[in-house]
Amino acid sequence: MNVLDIRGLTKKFGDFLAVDNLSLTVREGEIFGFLGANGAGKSTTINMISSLLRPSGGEIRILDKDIMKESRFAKLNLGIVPQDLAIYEDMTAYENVSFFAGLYGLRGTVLKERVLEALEFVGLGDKAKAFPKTFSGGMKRRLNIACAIAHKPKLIIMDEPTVGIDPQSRNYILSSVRQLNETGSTIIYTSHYMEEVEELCSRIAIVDHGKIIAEGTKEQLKASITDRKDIRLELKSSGGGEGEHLKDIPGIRTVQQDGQVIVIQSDAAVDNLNRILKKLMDEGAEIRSVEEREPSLETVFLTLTGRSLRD
Ligand SMILES: Nc1ncnc2c1ncn2[C@@H]1O[C@H](COP(=O)(O)OP(=O)(O)OP(=O)(O)O)[C@@H](O)[C@H]1O
Repeated sequence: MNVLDIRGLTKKFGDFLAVDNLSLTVREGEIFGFLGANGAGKSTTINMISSLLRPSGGEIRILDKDIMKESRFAKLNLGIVPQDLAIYEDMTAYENVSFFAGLYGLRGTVLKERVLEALEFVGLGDKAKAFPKTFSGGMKRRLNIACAIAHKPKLIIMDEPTVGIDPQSRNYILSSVRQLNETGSTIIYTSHYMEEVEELCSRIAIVDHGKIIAEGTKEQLKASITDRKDIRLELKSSGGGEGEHLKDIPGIRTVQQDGQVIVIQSDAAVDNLNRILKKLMDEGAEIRSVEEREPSLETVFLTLTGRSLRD
C-alpha cells in the first residue's frame, strides 16, 4: 500500500516556482530518504504535506485519502518532526508532548499513556516534569521527536532531525528511527549527512530546483552513474595536502583528503590510476592501499545536481 502519493505538486511564491510538478510515492514500511541541497524545495514540499502551506496545484494523498478533503484523517496519520525545534521552553516536557498529542487528536487516559510512552521512547522518561530550557541540544531534538510520535502516526516525516547535536544523541535518534520503522511507521527522512541516509534509507529521491531528478534504491542510484568512479587511496603517513597535486590529472573531478585517506572522483572512462600513483610517489608519498570502487551516494548526488549535499 502507498502511505503517501503526491501527484503534480506545485508551489509558486510570486513568479518563483519552488516546487515544480513534483510526483512521489512512498510505500508502507519504507524509510524513504528525501534529499536536496539548500533551497531545492524539500521544506516547501513537507510544509504542503503537513498542510502548513497551500499547494498552487497538484494532489497529496495519505493512505489513499486526499489531505485537503480529509484533513482530520491526514492529521491523525501524520507526525512531523520539523527542522526548527517546535517546543515551548516554559512548558514541561510532559506538557509539550501532551499539547502536540492533543493537536493530533488524542484525549483523556489514552493521551496520558501515550505521552509517557513517547517520552520513555526518546529516553526522557525521567524528565517529564523538567523544562526544556534545562535540556541539551540533543535532548531538545528528542523531545521534538516525542511531540510528533505520541499519537502513533502511520507516516512520520523527519526534517533534518540530527542537525547540530552530539554523536551520542545522534546515534540515539538514528536507532529510534529504525525502531519506529520496525514497529509499523513509515518514515520520510531528510538530512544533510549522506552517511545517515546511506545507512538508514531503503529508497531515496533526489530533488533539485523543485523537481525529482532521481529516485530508487541506493544500488539503483549508484548503478545509474556509469560515467564516474571513486578511487580511495590510503597513505602510510601524511604531511597534509598530498591530494592537492592530483587535481590537474586528466579525468579527475574532485579530490578530498582527510588525513592519510584521499578520495578521488574521476571519469570512469579515463585510465588515470598510474598517473595518480606516479604523481604521489614523485611527491615522496608512500601508499598503503589503493581501491577503485563504485560511486558513493555523495558522488551520485554531486553528479546529478552539480552540488554537494552540504553546500
Ligand atoms: N515563503 C516563501 N516566499 C518566497 N520564497 C520562498 C518561501 N519559502 C521558500 N522559498 C524559496 O523556495 C525555495 C525552496 O525552499 P525550501 O525551503 O523548500 O528549500 P529546502 O530544500 O528545504 O532547503 P533547506 O535544505 O535549506 O531547508 C528556495 O529558493 C526558497 O528561497
